[in-house]
Amino acid sequence: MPGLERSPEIRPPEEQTMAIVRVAVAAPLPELFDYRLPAGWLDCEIGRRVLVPFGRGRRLGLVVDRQPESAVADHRLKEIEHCLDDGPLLTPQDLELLNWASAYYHCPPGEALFTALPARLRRADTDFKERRRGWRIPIDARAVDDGLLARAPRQRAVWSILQAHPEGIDEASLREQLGDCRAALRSLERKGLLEPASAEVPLDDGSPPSAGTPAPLPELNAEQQAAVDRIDQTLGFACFLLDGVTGSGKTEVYIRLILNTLARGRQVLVLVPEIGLTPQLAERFAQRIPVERAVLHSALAERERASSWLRAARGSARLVLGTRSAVFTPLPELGLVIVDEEHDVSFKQQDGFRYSARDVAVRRAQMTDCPVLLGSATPSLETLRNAELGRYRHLRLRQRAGGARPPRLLLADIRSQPLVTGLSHALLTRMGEVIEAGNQVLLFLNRRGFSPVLTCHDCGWISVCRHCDARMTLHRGRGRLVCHHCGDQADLPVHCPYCESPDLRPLGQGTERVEDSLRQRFPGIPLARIDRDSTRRRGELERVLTAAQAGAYPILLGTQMLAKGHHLPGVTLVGILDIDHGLYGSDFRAGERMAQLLIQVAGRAGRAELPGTVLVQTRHPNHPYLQQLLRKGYGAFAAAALAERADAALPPFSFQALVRADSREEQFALEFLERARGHAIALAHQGIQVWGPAPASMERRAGRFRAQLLLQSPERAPLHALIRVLLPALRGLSGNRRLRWSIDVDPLEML
Ligand SMILES: Nc1ncnc2c1ncn2[C@@H]1O[C@H](COP(=O)(O)OP(=O)(O)OP(=O)(O)O)[C@@H](O)[C@H]1O
Ligand SMILES: [Zn+2]
Repeated sequence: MPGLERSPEIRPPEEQTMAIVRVAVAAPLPELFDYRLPAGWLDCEIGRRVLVPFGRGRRLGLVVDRQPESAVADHRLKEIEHCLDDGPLLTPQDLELLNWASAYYHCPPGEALFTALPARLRRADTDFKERRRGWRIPIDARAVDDGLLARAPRQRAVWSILQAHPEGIDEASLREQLGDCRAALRSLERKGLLEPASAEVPLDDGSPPSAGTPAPLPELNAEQQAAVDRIDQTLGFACFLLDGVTGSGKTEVYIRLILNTLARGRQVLVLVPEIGLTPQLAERFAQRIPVERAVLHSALAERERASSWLRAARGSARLVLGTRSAVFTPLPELGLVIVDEEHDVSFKQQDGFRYSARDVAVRRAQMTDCPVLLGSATPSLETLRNAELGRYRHLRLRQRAGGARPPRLLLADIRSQPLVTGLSHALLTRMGEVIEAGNQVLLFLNRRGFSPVLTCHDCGWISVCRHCDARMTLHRGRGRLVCHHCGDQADLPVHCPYCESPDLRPLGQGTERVEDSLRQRFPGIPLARIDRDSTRRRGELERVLTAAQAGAYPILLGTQMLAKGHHLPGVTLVGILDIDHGLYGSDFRAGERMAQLLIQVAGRAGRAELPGTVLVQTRHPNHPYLQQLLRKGYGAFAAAALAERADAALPPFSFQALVRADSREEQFALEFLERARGHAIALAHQGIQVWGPAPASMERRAGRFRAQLLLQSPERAPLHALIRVLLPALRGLSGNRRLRWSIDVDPLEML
């Protein structure tokens, strides 16, 4: 090997055996690449980032293995250009998990690895340091007497800090210490007493959240205590399902387990489905858990996220709370994993590296040999099935905590009833009573915007999207038509674009329209609308929720953002405006989703001393799903739904993977999938079913025609064996550059 011959004297003999590093390059390529260590290098450890020559350019990569030699011919082997980190970013255990996930989800290793890193570390130009705007005292001013500043105390404060930092200090740190000091800085600069400098700041030195003030813990009830005991007694890996009705105090159980795990010197990872849930939970943890915490979600600034990640990886943050991608955070002393609202589909990434954070969490706990807890009031059918099979241990909390009573569910049959923007007389009357009594109402409508379509009353024109098989939603506040599928926007037309009639009318209602109507109906009553449009501004959701929790709004109106996990003690009435589309969805999981959403929204009612009522408006009051949920609850519904899935051999009684394809030209995606089908049938063992290809239910989206091919198997292993041989064949097929395709293992959404 030429690399070795050039510098034989530098390397000790045992190091000479590892001259080749295998690199996962940050690109969606299925293979790993071999590189040579440059002459004179002793090592480049597994888990470090490297810069490597690649094609005509260079790329960032991560060292995943070292080997004595390579199968690649010597003259074709290139050398690593740079090794970026002082030490490994990922440990062999972290890599083992990512390798497993990359193999299980059939995602290229480089793509999986770099998805798991915070964005800051996906770029080559950072080395855990950041250059920031800063200041220092010019050399010729260093001898100046600060008596000069006797009459300017702020300037003097700045000056004395700067004197202690001749190398310069960054402005943000100055402001942290002194508050806003921009004016003082400007004056000092004018006097020639300081000059701009750039300062280097280590990335993981973000101020950690302060330790909590351990507030008194409420005494656990018998069921909660039993759950804590069962989990605490576990040595090593076990997966628990904490199946607790809404308001049963699951979070209290988490807190107790977290404290116990921390006391044993281990770290804890808590996953939540939504960014919106992190501030509330973070706040609850902050009050009760006196330890350094790190929060990780996509709304954080890149710097904060990298800082959280590094503090977790270095072991200084003991408790990590985050959304989906936090499941890959390195935690050297991990002792417990908690997945809250485990049924939530947000745990599944829907593009690129299509992993389920819940399932990866279970696998991670198994690899780490520690317990994992999946919590929900409405467990997914997959998880319930695993509990039934004894793979997961089923723990139940049947009662609401602290004496709160379960909410009363009522159906309001709205067939042939007059509705005011979708609200029945029965609902409006009850709302009036609740507001009168000084309590809160929560209205749930899972549709944002003013109305889902604008139509011409004269010719019947409707506002369709140019790029999708979909209608454009009317957003009156913004004065725009917006497609919720591709994001395309248009000005609100004044005349019908077809017949020029001025009589354009909104059809149906979204949250914006219901808000308008309620403000007229209940003038002067504070109302908060909570959906993606109303909470666009950073910190807005948190602000509204905190105020809502304190009772500031008698009326809360929102989409599913409002449905999940929030504790709103003043809510005594929940109105569910439109659940019917969930009863007849085309996806086989539509019923399960509807039931989960209904029970979760309903669970916001009556969580404190006051009893709660839930009014579900429907045109199908006799629908068996609704009847079952109302009379017997989620458990009975889930048992019946599982029996149906068993009959139909659908998941969790079988395993699926979906090959999706899309193209600008209508035929390419289908043609590709036709050929994929041929390969799949030729390669598959008996028992594997190949369905399709079929166009997606919304065939055209963002200008692309979409179709899919479904692979299904009664066993997991043969399905994965098939995918392993199928993928190389598909890569060979997709010569057409304008075609995009992907594989989705354990798909949650059939599009
Ligand atoms: N043992 C207890 N004694 C008194 N109050 C309790 C107890 N456990 C929990 N609570 C209180 O009950 C309320 C609901 O608890 P929590 O939010 O933990 O429920 P949850 O099961 O997580 O709810 P959900 O699934 O609906 O989000 C909280 O105000 C909590 O402080
Ligand atoms: Zn569109």
